[in-house]
Parts: sequence; C-alpha cells; structure tokens
Amino acid sequence: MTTEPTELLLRDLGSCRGGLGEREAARRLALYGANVLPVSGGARWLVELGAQFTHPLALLLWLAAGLSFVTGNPALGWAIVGVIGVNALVAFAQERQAARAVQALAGYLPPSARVARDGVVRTVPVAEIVRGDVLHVGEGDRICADARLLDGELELDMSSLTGESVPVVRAARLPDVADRLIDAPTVVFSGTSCTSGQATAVVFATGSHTELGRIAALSQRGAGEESPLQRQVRRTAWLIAAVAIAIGVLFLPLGLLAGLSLRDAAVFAVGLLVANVPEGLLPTITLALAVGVRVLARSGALVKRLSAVETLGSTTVICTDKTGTITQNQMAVERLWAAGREFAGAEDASVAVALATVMADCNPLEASADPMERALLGFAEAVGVQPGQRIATFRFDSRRKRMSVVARHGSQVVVSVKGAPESVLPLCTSWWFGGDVTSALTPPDRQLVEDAVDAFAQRGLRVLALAERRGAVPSGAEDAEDAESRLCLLGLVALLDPPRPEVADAVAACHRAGIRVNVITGDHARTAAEIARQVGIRVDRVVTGPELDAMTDRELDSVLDRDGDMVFARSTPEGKLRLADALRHRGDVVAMTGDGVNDAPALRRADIGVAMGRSGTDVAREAATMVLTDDDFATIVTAVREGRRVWENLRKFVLYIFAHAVPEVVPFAVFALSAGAVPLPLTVLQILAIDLGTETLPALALGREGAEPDVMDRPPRSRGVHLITARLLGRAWLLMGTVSAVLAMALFFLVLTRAGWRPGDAVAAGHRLHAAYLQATTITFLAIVACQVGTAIAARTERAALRDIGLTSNRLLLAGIAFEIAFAAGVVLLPPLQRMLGTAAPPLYTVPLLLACPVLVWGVDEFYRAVARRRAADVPPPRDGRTGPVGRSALLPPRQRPEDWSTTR
Ligand SMILES: Nc1ncnc2c1ncn2[C@@H]1O[C@H](COP(=O)(O)OP(=O)(O)OP(=O)(O)O)[C@@H](O)[C@H]1O
Repeated sequence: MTTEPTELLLRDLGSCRGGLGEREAARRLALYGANVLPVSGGARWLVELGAQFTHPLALLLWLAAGLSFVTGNPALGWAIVGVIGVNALVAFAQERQAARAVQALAGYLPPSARVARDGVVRTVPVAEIVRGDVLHVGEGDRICADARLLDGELELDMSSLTGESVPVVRAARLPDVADRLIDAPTVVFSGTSCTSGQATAVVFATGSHTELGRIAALSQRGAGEESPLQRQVRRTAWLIAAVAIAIGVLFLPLGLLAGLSLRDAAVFAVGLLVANVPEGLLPTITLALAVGVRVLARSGALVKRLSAVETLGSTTVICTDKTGTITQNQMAVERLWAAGREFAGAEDASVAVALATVMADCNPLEASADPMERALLGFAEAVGVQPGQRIATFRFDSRRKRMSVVARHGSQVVVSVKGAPESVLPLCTSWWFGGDVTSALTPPDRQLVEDAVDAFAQRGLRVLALAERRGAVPSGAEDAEDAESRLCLLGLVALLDPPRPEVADAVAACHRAGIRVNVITGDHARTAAEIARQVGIRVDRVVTGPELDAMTDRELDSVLDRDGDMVFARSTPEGKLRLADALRHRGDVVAMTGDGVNDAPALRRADIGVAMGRSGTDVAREAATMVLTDDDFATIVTAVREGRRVWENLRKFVLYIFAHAVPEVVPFAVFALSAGAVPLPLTVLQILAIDLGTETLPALALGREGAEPDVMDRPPRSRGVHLITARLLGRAWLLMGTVSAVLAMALFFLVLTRAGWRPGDAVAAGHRLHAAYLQATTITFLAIVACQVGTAIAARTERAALRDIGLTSNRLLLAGIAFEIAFAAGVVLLPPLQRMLGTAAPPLYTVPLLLACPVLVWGVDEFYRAVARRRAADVPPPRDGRTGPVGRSALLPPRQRPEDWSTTR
C-alpha cells in the first residue's frame, strides 16, 4: 500500500496534505481505537505469583513445614503452609503495586506528536493519532505511528525495530524500490526516532497495526528488571537461609545428644528456621522503592527504573546544563554592540534595525518553542523589522554553533548568520559602520570584538554574533559553507537569562551533601562561569570544548581529580560522553543532564541520565533514566535527597526485622541446651504471630519515615556499599536483639519461678505448673512484642536523637504500634486465639515490667547513638576542599583569552 503514489495514498486514506478535520479524527478514533500497543499481561501474573512460593525464604518455610509433618506435628505444618500462602499473596500484591507505580509514570508525561488538523499544526497526545493524520516530524522526535513521507528528509534511528544503530535516510523524494516495507525509503515507523531533518508524513497504521505492534517489541518499562539492591537483598536472603539451615543441622544432633526427643529436636529446628526468615523482606523493599518512585514523580522527577531511586542516593557529582536548568530560559535582549560601541536595547535606531534584520530572518521555521529565538523575534518585531522571503535554511547544530538563512529582501538576496562569536567571527572579512559603510576586519579589530564579547560574558550575558552578506546570489544555497563565507559582521547581541531563584539553595545543599556540581554548557566560558558563580557553584576550573578535545585521558583524569566544581564550556556531545566515562572511571556516581538527540549516548552512559520534560527531545527522554517535568536543577537535588531517604529507610526496616531474630532464637537455644530441663519458652506459632501479625505494619511504616535532619549534610555513600552492613547487623543482633532476648527470658523465668517452678519440673498439660507455663510463654511473647515497640522507635533514626525527629512525626508508625499492641492483646486475651496459640492472660504484676521493656530497648540504643554521634564529632572533618573555604575562583583577569584559562591553575 505504501508504495502507491502519494496522492493516491492520501485519497485511499481519506486525507489530504492539510491533514484531517478534528471531527473526522475524533470519529476515526472512536471507530478504530487509540494509537496504543496492547499491554501484554496474560498469564504473567500466574508466573509472578508462583515465584512468591519458590524464593529462598519461602523454601526455608517449606522446609520447616515438611519437618513438622515428618516429625508428627501436622497442626504446625499446616500453620506454616498457611503462612507461606499469606506471605506469597501479600508479596504478590506489593510487587504488583510497585509495578503499577512505575507504569503510572507514563501518565505524568503523556507523549505527544505534532499533526495537521483542519490545516493547522497542533500538538495532540500520541494515543489520539489516527490513520490519515499528517504528522510533522523534526529532530529528536519519536515517531508514533507508521507513516509515509509526503515531503522533507529525515535521518531515522531504527535500532528499536531492526537493532541497527546507524541512522538511515528516509526522504519523500526517494524512489520506492524496496522489497520489504521495513526497508522502504519513504516510510517511517512507530518506535523509531528522528535524529535529524524535518518532514511531514501521512499515517497509514496505528497501534497494534504498526510494524512495532506486529513484532510486539514494546519493552516493558523496566519494572521487571531486578535492581542491584534487590539482587543484593536476594543474595542476603540466601545467606540467611544457609545460616539457618547450618545452625539447624548443627543443633539437631546436639539436641538429640542432649537428650531431646526427635519431636522436640524437630520443634527446635523448625523454630530456628521460622525465626530466621525475615518474611516480607523482599516485597517490602520493592514497595519502598516504588513509593520512592511515586514521591519523586510528585516532586517533578520521573524515574523509569526502580533501581534509579537507590542510585540517586549515592550520586557524587551532578553534571548539569546551564540554559533552562540553572537559568530560567526566559531570555531578553539586554544590550547591542556595533562598530565598537555598546547600546542599551533599541537606543540607536539604525543599529537596532540592522541587527534586527538578521534576528528576523535567521531563525528556524518553528521558532516559537525556543525562548532565545522568541526574544530575538520579539525584539525585531518591536523595532518594526519584517523577515524577508526565505530561500534556504542551514539549521543550528551544537557543533557548528551557528545557523544561517538565505532570504530575499526586494531584489536583494541576503545571507543572515547568527551564532557563537568564535564560530561566526572567523567567517567575517569585514565589519559594519552604519549605512553602507563597511571596513575590512583586521586582527586588532577582531581583538576589539573579542574584548566586547568577553565583557558581556563577564556579566553573565549570552552573546551572539550577527553577520550577513548582501548582493550576489550565493551560488550554493544548498551548501552552508558557501553561504556562510565572506561575511560582514553587523554586531553583537547580548541576552540576559537570569538564574532560577531556587538553584542557589539547591547548589548549597549539594555542597553540604558532598556532591560536586559541574556545569556542562554550549555557552561561552565566561558567561557560564559567571552564571555558575551567581548560583554559588564554586568554579574551581573552566575547561573549554577545544581544550577538552586536546586532553589525553590521563590529563583529563588529573583535571577531574580535584574536589571543586568545574565548568565545561563550549562543550560538544562527544565531550559530554567522554566526561561521563571519565567520571565513572574515577569512581564517581554521575547524574548528567541533556536534552538534544546528540546527548543520548552520554545520558545512557551516566549512572543517572536526566532529560528535560519540557525542552528535551523525545530521544533524550527515551535515553534518560530520569525525566524532569519542570527542567529544574533543584529537582535533581530533591531527587537525590529522596534517594538517600529511601535508602536509609530500607536500612531502618531491615534493622527492625532483623532485631527480633535473636529473642526468637534464644528461647529455642535455651530449651535445646538445657536438654529440656527448661521448657520451651516460646512456641513456633507464637513466633509466627510475631513475624506475620505484630511486626508487619510497623515495618512498613518505617519505610515511610521522613528524612533524618542531616540526610543532606553527609557525604554520599560510596558505590557498592551494601544495604546490610556488619554495623547494621551488630546493632540489630548484638544490641537491640540481645537486650530484647535478655528481657524476654528474664520475664519468662520470673513468671515460672514465682509459680514455684524448678529446673526439670514437668509443665505439660495436666501438671500443676501447666497454667503457669502458659502464662510464662505468653509473657515471653508479650515481652518480645514490647521490645519490638522499642526497637521500632529506636530504628527510626540511624544517628539522630529521637528528640530531634520528634516522637510523633511518623503517624503511620504510631498507628502500626497501636495495631501491634491490639493484635498482641487479642492473642493473649481472646479464648479462641488463646487455644490456638497456647497463650493465657498474663499476671497483673507483669504489666509495669512489660511497659518498661520498650523504654529499655530504646534507651540502650539511644545511648549507643549518642556515643556514636560524639565519636563522629571528635573526628576532624576530611580536608577535601568541599567543606573548607571556597576554592580559588576561576574568574580570571579579564584580559586573559579563553584558550589560556585552563593553564592558570
Ligand atoms: N538558535 C541558535 N542560533 C544561533 N546560535 C545559537 C543558537 N542556539 C545557540 N547558539 C549558540 O551556540 C552556543 C551553544 O548552544 P547550545 O544550544 O549547544 O548550548 P546552550 O544552550 O548555550 O547551553 P546548555 O548546554 O547549557 O543548554 C550558544 O552559546 C550560542 O552562542
């Protein structure tokens, strides 16, 4: 169909070059459906649910259940099977919720496309594109439907369809000779992206009818892939499983040797296994990351992978664009310069008109989106200058750093050029002195112009050189080089783009957090350095694009081996990629912004590629890990803070659920080591009631804890630091766990001995001491729950004192604790639950003792943290320059030429 002549195809599709009417488009949308690919769901949920029954921790529970059945304790066996089921369902629901959180991000930035409707080009959501729509495609756009080119020429990155990463040329004028549709040189496909050029194309297939739909190659939005953290935790879970089994295997014969019956020894082993399983560990981590994703989205940062949340927290350097990210991207013409004199705006009418003629002529056709072009066009309009009749356009690109337009003004053909002064000045042979007077541009004149550029840049202004050639029709309007030669410099225009007000605070926060801020910009070195200085970036060194190109890798490494911030000016996309590589090589975790098509490789190479939601291209957004909906530097810093918070909360949560393993294991160890002389102080079912009942909600609530006050006052954690460290385990097991175990056992023995028990006395049903024994196991259970309350409160902070964060600041945790207490009360007071779990109402005198338990656990940890804080305060801060006085500024004496700058330090 696509090889039909264009007009025939348009007729077949019921369309024309001016596009469909809005009403016709709406009718087709209702009739044929939205332009979306069906989400492959199907039986995947079954596989996911199945996986919850087979991960290492579930296997450990299966082992415990099997052991219970084999050793004649079927009730316990069934209870554990029930636990596995409930666990799997909860985990499954949590992971689904996490996946939904990531998928929902698509809704924040609905992809859009430009189409002609009723003859007017407008932006509509991609889902609303229908057959017959006429698409307008430009550099950086992602193609959203299969379409046949009507005019124009494009370079297309087809890698998503064909795997071929070299861009291919697609042009309306090419003959349609290909055998396969996918090779047709006049067709563009959904899922590919335009790396350069401009074209219009009529849509002939949407949604699942596109080639992409046919091969169903839609990549899932990263929800399925396992993050390094999840991998790490899974490995830890295996380790725990191995340790539990090893201890079980070791203790089982010991118990038998010590005189336990096989059944008792098995009860002991089962208890050990169950106590060691941190139920809910994996899904809760996934959920905490997903909640992080949602919080980030609300603050303007959309991350595409769960793992980005954890990586963000360890960012050590942010490499940011200047225009629009640090600055407001609201440009205004501030000063003009011509013939050696500076003018305020339109102060001199003839200068203003001459320069405005270039501004009016020399812009991309779709200029309205670029604030700089808008400012220049606005100025030209204010001065009353109309553009000429355009003949040819040589587009701006960040390598040439200039653009030009050939236009007819009456009988004259004029080439207008504007761009970075270093790029335009070498093309000029003369300069303008008003009216028809021009003069040759001698080396001293060039110096004068360069000095003027430097002076503007020093004030943080963006400077463009404006030049033209009048008269003879340029022979090669097809050739930029030919058109942009023998130019006459008309003058300079300096634009003001003030910094965003919130950036200074964000930069200061980065410095406190030990994060370096590098500016990588296409702009002039001095402009960039001045804007950087205005927002508090401590410019330690300025490197220009040509300097960077001239450096060897070793030289670049030594330049980067300093602690201050840097400015990379007049940079190229290749330079950006090289920097991302070099920084990662030296161990940095790099967040790097970018917006153009050429930035995509650097965005992919950085640890966190950050694309701009407003001004960025589809290609950059596709390559990035994080998209900023507000293009704001401060949002990156907010995201880093959120990443740190999520990471720390995971540690709090892990600390909390690991801490209770000790008081759960110790009763079994006492039972086994006393060879039954001490009755079992805690039953396996009671352990399950703790692990699955009382513990769950506070654990989840810890994942929602707010950031600690000093979360951004510490250096970033280094790459590869594990979530579960020896220090964390020490605090969980040796400190809180041991204190809890001692308290629980003390209360157990207290209740038992007060009832007249002596070691070796029988406590089985029917014996005198049985009622007291039930009360004693109940008190062990309650003491562990009470200690858990203390642990939960202590775990809320890793360093800070409780009074600094406030006892009531995490309402969710208070609710969780209330639930925990109510659940525990139910277990010991309600007769059906008493029968099921072997509990009895505890004696009244134990109530104040139970109340003291949380205070003691929390108190010991509070003391530990106070000592740790004092120790940290005694260690002198590292002399790394970040926390010391501001490094020597790179704002160098004004006479110095940009090329010399890097050699001055
Ligand atoms: N539309 C344009 N026409 C002519 N020259 C331009 C145009 N846009 C930018 N320039 C020149 O090219 C230089 C580099 O621009 P580029 O877009 O690569 O980076 P930038 O916008 O200055 O900075 P950043 O990388 O921080 O966004 C600018 O400083 C300016 O001198």
